Amino acid sequence: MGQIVISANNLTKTFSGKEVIRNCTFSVERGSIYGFLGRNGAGKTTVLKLLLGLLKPSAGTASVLGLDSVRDNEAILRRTGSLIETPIFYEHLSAADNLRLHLAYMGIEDTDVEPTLCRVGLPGTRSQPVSTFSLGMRQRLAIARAIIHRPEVLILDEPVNGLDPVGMKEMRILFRRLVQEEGMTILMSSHILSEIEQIADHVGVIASGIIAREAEMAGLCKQHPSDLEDYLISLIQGGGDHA
Ligand SMILES: Nc1ncnc2c1ncn2[C@@H]1O[C@H](COP(=O)(O)OP(=O)(O)OP(=O)(O)O)[C@@H](O)[C@H]1O
Repeated sequence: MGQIVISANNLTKTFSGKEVIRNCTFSVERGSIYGFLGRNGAGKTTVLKLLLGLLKPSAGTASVLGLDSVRDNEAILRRTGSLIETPIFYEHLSAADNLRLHLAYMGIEDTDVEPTLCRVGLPGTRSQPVSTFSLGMRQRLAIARAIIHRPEVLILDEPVNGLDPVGMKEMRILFRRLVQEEGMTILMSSHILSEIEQIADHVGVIASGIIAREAEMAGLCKQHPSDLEDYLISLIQGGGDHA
């Protein structure tokens, strides 16, 4: 097993007395893509927020790059790129200015934002304000913001939301490159089975706040050559592990 860079240990989160995350334990190896799969409301966003230290666990611990998610959350936010829920931008500013402001906030100077805008398929938007962007353009900009400071880890909540099939494929290729050429580690959530099947090295299925199954994608494909989709659907519906 490779070096673990993200780990959740018996993470539990309760909102107003209701346990929405229960004893979640999983880990992500350096240089891999981990797909976090679950239905709407399963608890994906909550787990990602707990990892980033944006929420405090009711029990259990989490760490990213060896840093504790509660104690060291500022350091984690500096060394990771993230996209959680609907991205918020300075609407009256251009894509480039939004990225420049983000870099300034991160204390990074002298970075040309154009190459990153090209990488996410947003070249030539010049002074166009973000308020005029389509949903797909906003998502591309959010991905640009997550990667522009060259983080070691990316934590992405539904990163292909709002993208058309061309955009989804382009981002899949980009994510693979970031892993293979820049050694990034990616944890991404999705409720889209095919997206996770196509991109993830490992998959973790979450159902009603519980990790129902963790597996290597290649192994799962071998075990379920003709019924992988049905198998994953049974898991995300809370059907338990009957591989
Ligand atoms: N701040 C909060 N207060 C109360 N309940 C919350 C809060 N945040 C999340 N929840 C509840 O926790 C559960 C998990 O929500 P979460 O957003 O993590 O799911 P998800 O898997 O990311 O869903 P989706 O795919 O729809 O984004 C849901 O029942 C949700 O209503």
